[in-house]
Amino acid sequence: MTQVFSYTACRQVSEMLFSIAFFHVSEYILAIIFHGKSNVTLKSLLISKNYLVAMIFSLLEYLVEVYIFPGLKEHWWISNFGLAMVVVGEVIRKLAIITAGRAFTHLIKVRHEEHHELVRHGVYGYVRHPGYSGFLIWSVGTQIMLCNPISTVAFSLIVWRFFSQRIPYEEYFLREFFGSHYDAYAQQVPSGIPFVN
Ligand SMILES: C[S@@+](CC[C@H](N)C(=O)[O-])C[C@H]1O[C@@H](n2cnc3c(N)ncnc32)[C@H](O)[C@@H]1O
Repeated sequence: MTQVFSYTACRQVSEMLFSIAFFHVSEYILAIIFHGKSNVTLKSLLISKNYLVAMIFSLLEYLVEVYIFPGLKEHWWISNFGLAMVVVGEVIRKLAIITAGRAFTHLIKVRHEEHHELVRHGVYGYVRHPGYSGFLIWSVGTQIMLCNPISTVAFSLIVWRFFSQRIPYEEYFLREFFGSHYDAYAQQVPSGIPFVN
């Protein structure tokens, strides 16, 4: 049982809890800044049932492995690489939110609003979906940081699948809103999610 309360476990679990808390609280605060308090609900914390199940599963995987195979968690270069991914993913996602401003809504817009303009500058000049690239890097990074082999693979596949289905749906409406401007943008700039055109 001592392994569970070791320096390694305390540090890795603290990093994980801090990363999660920072991610969700900052999403909520930025939503209030760009959309106004009256337009933001607790849904902007982005905590869904599936997400909670995934995070609880990953913490259970961690606790089981740190108890049975404590050596697995001592690969600090892997854990620190995961921490770097968490920081890089968080920065990319927040740059996307700040760059898109009011255009960045947590729910996909299906009607064109007057103020909604196509954003192509800043991080959107490098990839079309920097918010999703950032989240993919962040979420997989949390599992590499915990040296969780099962959740690293599971998070990669599940988050990739989620965005590979969401992007065509989101872009269907972006093409309706911006027509040939969006087509030209999509031809010049990659999606930012591997194997998604
Ligand atoms: C959760 S945000 C994600 C934005 C983008 N997919 C990303 O990953 O950074 C979804 C909203 O952003 C809007 N959006 C996505 N790309 C956009 C762009 N290049 N310019 C303006 N609005 C965009 C969509 O209409 C949608 O309502």
